[in-house]
Amino acid sequence: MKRGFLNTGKTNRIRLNDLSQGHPTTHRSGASPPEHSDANFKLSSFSRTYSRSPYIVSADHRVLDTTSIHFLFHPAPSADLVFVDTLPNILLFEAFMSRLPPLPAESPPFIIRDCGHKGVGVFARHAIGRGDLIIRERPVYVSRPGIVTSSGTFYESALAGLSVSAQSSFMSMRNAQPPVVGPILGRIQTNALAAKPPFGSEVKSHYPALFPRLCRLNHDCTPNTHYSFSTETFSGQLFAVRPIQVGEELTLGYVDLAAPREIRKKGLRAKYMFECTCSTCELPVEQALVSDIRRREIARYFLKMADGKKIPDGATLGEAKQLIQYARDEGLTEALSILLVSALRIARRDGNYEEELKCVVDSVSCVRALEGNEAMTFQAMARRFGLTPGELGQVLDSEEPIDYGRFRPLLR
Ligand SMILES: C[S@@+](CC[C@H](N)C(=O)[O-])C[C@H]1O[C@@H](n2cnc3c(N)ncnc32)[C@H](O)[C@@H]1O
Repeated sequence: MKRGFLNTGKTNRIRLNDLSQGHPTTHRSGASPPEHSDANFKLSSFSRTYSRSPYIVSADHRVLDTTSIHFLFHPAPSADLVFVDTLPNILLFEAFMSRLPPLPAESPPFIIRDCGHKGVGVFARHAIGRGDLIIRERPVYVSRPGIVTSSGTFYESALAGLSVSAQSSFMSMRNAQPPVVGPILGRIQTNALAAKPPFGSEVKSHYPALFPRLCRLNHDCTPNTHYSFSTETFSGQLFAVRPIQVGEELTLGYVDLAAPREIRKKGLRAKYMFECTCSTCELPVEQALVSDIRRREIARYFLKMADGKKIPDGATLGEAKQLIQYARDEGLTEALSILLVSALRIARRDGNYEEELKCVVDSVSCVRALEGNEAMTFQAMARRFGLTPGELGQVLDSEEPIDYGRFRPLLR
């Protein structure tokens, strides 16, 4: 899952830039957040309380139409989440959030600790199995994509209605951006992961979202975890894509991992201000060249799959299988999953039943690594064979070669 979604949209750019022209005489005393008098951030003089329960504030009372930006602090009065969007979306979101039960308490299998030049990082407290759910967490900050403003007061208002602990949780996140970006936007740019809005919003791209713990994962070009966003629970979730040993650092991929090393490094330098020294980037020259060739070939295939094409023009099963091997060699689980689906379609097209069956089984196994035992296709397969998801996981993760024949009924 790629980070950083702030420069993708065009909406609200001009209107929000207006917000930097503050004007104290327009302040209304009712605009201060309830029960947060000791909060660090204050609402801007242009902000107005739209409603107290739910607690909604307009970012700029001078521009009030369906496209003007509002902040929803959820739940009222002591909010641990702020949602930044237009009023119609805010109202839909509030209705959705109010129906969601709280997430069950989890004792996470990791600790967050200092790890030198990277800042803090996340480390396994005990061994974690492939496909295990490591954490499920609600965001503290979610905003409509495309909001770009240099206004510090806009961002201060966006945090002002959060509880003091949520504000300090936000502010304890790393800011790797130059000082000119500002303390809040700097944290958003350094930490944003992708969230999907939980309703039929007209916005199609992902919403930037910040999570107090998920945002502590450092980058690796061959990451051992996968982040995804669950619309159903409105939470970010992290799964182990391979077994993780106690003490090992949990890592995520911040950039396109199918890109060659120099492109990945350039992207990380530009967006996240660090020099990647992960084990893939530090490979000896010859091995690094091999790695680059494999990733480039995968990227080339993905390019041909643009516009949702599962089978690129002229693709052969041999080519797809070669790339599947490259993805395995490179430890790229998300890419592997996409390639397996493409290969199974090619095998079906060619009437190659045996290969189709292998690809279906491998693809379901891969989906489980990315999305855990709750993945719908994995659950369906377990049901089909009268197994629990745990039992099916054991069959697929066993050291023994998979007996594909046993899954033959899948294709009938
Ligand atoms: C989302 S934060 C990750 C958590 C962060 N280390 C912290 O202390 O909160 C992203 C920032 O962490 C640092 N970082 C992440 N991965 C890194 C890596 N592989 N090497 C060096 N710094 C890294 C960079 O400063 C990056 O901008």
